[in-house]
Amino acid sequence: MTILPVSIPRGAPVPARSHAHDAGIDLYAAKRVHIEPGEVTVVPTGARVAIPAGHVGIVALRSSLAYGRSLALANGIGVIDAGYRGEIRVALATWEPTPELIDAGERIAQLLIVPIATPAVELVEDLPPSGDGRGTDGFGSSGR
Ligand SMILES: O=c1ccn([C@H]2C[C@H](O)[C@@H](COP(=O)(O)OP(=O)(O)OP(=O)(O)O)O2)c(=O)[nH]1
Repeated sequence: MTILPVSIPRGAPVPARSHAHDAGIDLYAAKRVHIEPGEVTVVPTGARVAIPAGHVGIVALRSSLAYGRSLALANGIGVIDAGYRGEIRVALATWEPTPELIDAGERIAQLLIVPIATPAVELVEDLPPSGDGRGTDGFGSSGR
């Protein structure tokens, strides 16, 4: 089993899976914040982690904040490098014209721990054929 060492301020909620089957580890807002329209608000979580080598942390929004709360991650996803030991912060924005309140201790995002390939980059003249029929077509080329 992969172990994720976590450090949090005393008394803060411990990042954990909501359910045993959940892929994501819940991240909590460390303070109450207003997400103002037209701005990116960086929300501290208080959590610091040591992601195992060969893995990356992906910060994803809880879908309930997008659906019903009109919030989005300003950076689409957050990438937490294995070597990063600072606090995980969550960049939030709203597309509604009114501010959205995030309470201290609220679950705002989830951290996925994902194994990654770290290939060296090599410059080539031609790419090897894909062999699976996909080729260069995209953007809906296979129909709906
Ligand atoms: O949503 C995020 C994204 C990143 N980070 C932290 C962890 C990550 O390892 C570090 C750097 O992130 P990234 O590589 O995305 O930032 P950058 O804009 O490329 O800056 P840097 O020059 O620091 O790499 O910031 C967060 O706390 N939350």
